[in-house]
Amino acid sequence: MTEYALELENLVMHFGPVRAVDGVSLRIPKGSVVALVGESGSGKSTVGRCVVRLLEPTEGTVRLADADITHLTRRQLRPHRRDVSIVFQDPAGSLDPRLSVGDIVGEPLRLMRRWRRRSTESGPSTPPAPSAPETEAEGRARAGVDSVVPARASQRRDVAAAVADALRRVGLRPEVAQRAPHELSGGQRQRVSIARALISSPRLLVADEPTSALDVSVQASVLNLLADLQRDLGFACLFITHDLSAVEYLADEVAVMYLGQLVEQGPRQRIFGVPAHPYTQALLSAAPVPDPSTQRARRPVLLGDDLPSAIDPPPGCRFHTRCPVAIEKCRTVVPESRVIGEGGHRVACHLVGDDGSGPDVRDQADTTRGVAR
Ligand SMILES: Nc1ncnc2c1ncn2[C@@H]1O[C@H](COP(=O)(O)OP(=O)(O)OP(=O)(O)O)[C@@H](O)[C@H]1O
Repeated sequence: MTEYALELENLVMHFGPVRAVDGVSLRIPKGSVVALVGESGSGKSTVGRCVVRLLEPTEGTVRLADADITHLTRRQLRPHRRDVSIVFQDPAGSLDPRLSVGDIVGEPLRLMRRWRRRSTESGPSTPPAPSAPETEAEGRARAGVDSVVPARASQRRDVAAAVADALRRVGLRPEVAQRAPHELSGGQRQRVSIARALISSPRLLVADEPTSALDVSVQASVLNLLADLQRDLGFACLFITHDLSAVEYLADEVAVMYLGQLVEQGPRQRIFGVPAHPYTQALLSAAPVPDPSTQRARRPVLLGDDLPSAIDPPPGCRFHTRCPVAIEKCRTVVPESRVIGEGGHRVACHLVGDDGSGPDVRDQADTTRGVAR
């Protein structure tokens, strides 16, 4: 059995000429939270959509625990649906307005049951081995304990009980099940999305900017909820965000993405404490820090121009057109990703030594091209 909930190997996703993701390798140990950070347009959501197989990757491998799901068909994916869930940025857009909250939250269980019933009726294709802690009701159903009562009625009751339980877990009263999504606030709707995502006890949750569409006043409570649920239920999480303060709070590891590629990854403490890549340093310099007294006297590093086009990314290091410390080699030679420190801290930058030493663009804020004065 692998120790990873997710392994991405050289993931590539092109949309015609758009090279949205271009060779991302990333592992998420079971039960841990990996944050994927980077500017808008760097390819984070595309990675998330490949992981839950809303997209079929152009190249590379997506492995969920022990299963390679990279090119499975919709039908072949069904047994794996309970292993991975996604919460999207905009709860209003991701909840079907025609359904009640109860129907929305219970839908994954109902789909799974229907599939199980069909596959049992149609014979040889065996249902998957349980891959995550299941609800008591599911365990009983699987073991056939409920077969003495009419199956459909008891399953309806089981789903209703699981829905009530899931709503309670996310801090909503079970009566909310009768309501329609539009009757709820943005924060409540995002709680409903989280309840729906977790009702099948997935081993991996992809949280794609789960708070960025919410009012600032409720962002913290939804983040706290996710952190509590992750700790209590122990699922692994790919946390996609550009909010670095949330990352510092939630993530075990951080992966920094720039124009379709990872430029740096490693344990949270190292990424925040000794960021090696100039792009990571620039991102951190612009992020609010919880305790300003620990921050060196620095101004935000301004990167100037927008992210270059993913249709025609710059040669050599993709960041060289905006990097304040780029040298000639950066314009022509693609930097390899190398381990530079403990916990698998890796960086892809010509200017960083094998021990992680190198320039810190935050110290050069007054003197360097492209940097704020
Ligand atoms: N379906 C698509 N067809 C064509 N191009 C796409 C598609 N989806 C994404 N892209 C492009 O791929 C690149 C990466 O987009 P993606 O949404 O993954 O970035 P992101 O880092 O998640 O940004 P954001 O934070 O704004 O969501 C962008 O250039 C985007 O325009």
